[in-house]
Amino acid sequence: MEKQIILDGKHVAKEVKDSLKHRVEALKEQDITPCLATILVGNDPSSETYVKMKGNACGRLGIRSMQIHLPEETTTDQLLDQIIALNEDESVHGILLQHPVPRHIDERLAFDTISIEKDVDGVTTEGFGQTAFHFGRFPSCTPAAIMEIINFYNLEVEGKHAVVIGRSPILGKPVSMMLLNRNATVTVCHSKTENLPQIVQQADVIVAAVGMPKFVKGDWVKEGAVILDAGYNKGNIGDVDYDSCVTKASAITPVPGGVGPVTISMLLKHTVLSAEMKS
Ligand SMILES: Nc1nc(=O)c2c([nH]1)NC[C@@H]1CN(c3ccc(C(=O)N[C@@H](CCC(=O)O)C(=O)O)cc3)C=[N+]21
Repeated sequence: MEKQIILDGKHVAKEVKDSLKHRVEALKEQDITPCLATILVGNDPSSETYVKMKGNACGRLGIRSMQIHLPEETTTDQLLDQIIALNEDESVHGILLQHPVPRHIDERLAFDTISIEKDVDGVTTEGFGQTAFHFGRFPSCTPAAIMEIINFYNLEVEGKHAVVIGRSPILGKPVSMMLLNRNATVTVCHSKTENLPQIVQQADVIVAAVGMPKFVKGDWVKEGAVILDAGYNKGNIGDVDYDSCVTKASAITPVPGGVGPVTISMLLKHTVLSAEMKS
């Protein structure tokens, strides 16, 4: 096989974060400290870890993080009140409601209560519409991370067949739109898709966003395909069976160290951008 690239998400994330440092400093000279508010509802240990990681990443860049932790039994109305208070708080530039919320909460309504100016995580219906129509400031962070990796490594997308596995509102669906906007031919697969392996075998670019550990197998992968693994299953296991896929791919993201770190850097970038819009 021709040379192969392991797509280094940690390196891409570092480049993004380094490019934000002087922008944060410039804001501080105007007495503006970019601020991200995170809301975590309930006590899912991996969600707690992710929120903590996001807070730490903010801290290292000089972005203020306001971490709000609500109990499992929080009602939809109580959550909406919290979001509304953050919408009205002038010192807050971005709001992230950690997904998933407990089942009794209307997550879509909660996401859509976040004001579009502060939707740095790209979860609102309006934000999705903007992304789909190829404008707007803040695409969802994991899809933005996938596109950032594609851009950083100059991976070819135009005219290529991209197969996205998964159609979730903040991952599979928006990344499909973003690939379409880059002139890929996009196939979106999901739990009802028939003959999935045969479809994936036709892909030049594979985006795995299923939420099932090691779901994509090496024998589904065309020789030379580019593989982007957006999976974050328990134990830091991706949606791609790396060992069987790595021998086929021309480029592949590992887990950990692939899409995940870039996702966080996109969140920081959007928060800084949101603060700049107010300066
Ligand atoms: N509203 C919302 N927005 C999100 O963007 C969002 C969310 N909810 N819910 C959960 C998923 C998951 N997610 C990850 C971010 C970083 C890593 C990451 O950096 N992982 C490291 C390893 C993690 C570790 O060291 O423990 C890596 O892949 O190298 C993973 C997963 C964002 N998500």
